[in-house]
Amino acid sequence: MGRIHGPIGQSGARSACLGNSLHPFGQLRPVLVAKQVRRIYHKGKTARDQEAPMLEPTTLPGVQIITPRVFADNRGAFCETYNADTLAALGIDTVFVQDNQSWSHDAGTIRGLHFQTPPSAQAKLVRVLVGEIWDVAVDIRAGSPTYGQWTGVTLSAGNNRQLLIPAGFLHGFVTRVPDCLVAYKCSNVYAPACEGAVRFDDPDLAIDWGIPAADAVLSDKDAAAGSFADLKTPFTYEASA
Ligand SMILES: Cc1cn([C@H]2C[C@H](O)[C@@H](COP(=O)(O)OP(=O)(O)O[C@H]3O[C@@H](C)C(=O)[C@@H](O)[C@H]3O)O2)c(=O)[nH]c1=O
Repeated sequence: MGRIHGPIGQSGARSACLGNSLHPFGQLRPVLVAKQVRRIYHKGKTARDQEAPMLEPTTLPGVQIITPRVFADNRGAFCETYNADTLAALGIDTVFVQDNQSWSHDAGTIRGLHFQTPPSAQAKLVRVLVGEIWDVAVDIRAGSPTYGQWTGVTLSAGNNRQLLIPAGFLHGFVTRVPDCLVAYKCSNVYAPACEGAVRFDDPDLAIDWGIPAADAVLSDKDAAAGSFADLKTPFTYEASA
């Protein structure tokens, strides 16, 4: 697979970073991070003049965008990235039990499309701490009116958006810039025996990743993932009353 190297993804910077065992999540370039943060919280104004957390639908019912309220002041800004009561008030009562974080050094890195089978199926709440990703969910609930359909949302350190992906969906993302730090909560703990995957460039799914498939930076596992046609989904759609 080809690699895309941005100014930060060059091999010199990367090896310096990987050689530093105190910083396994890498060279996050304080100046660049500071620039991103300032863009969000410019002069005491938030990117959105928003009084309350916001919930937005996507083209896949159940997959939702959550944008927390941001409080900006002369020091910088504050926001609650997760509050169970706030989400419950928005109708989201998912219990999260594991927090994950991944760092991808190159733009064009694709992680996915992944899921865990029951009884370890996972809902996920995804956000970006540094950088920008195109976050993708695919409905794999048998009998769903949107079975096999995908939705994509830009999540960035700049837009504060979080994507809620229920169990019963594949999840994956592509990094749009070098050095992306992604954090997500999961409603079930990691269970390697329950891991499943579908290849990111499956022709039946036809997901627009914004890059040529040949340029994607993949794990060996994702490069060998099976087709959507061969997926025996363990999920069934249950229409809400
Ligand atoms: C997902 C996961 C991986 N690992 C280990 C296994 C492996 O040695 C190493 C890297 O794992 P992976 O290659 O699966 O990492 P990655 O490709 O980033 O997998 C993740 O992709 C995104 C899109 C998701 O939705 C996640 O649920 C997860 O599947 O980390 C854990 O210890 N706990 C975990 O929860």
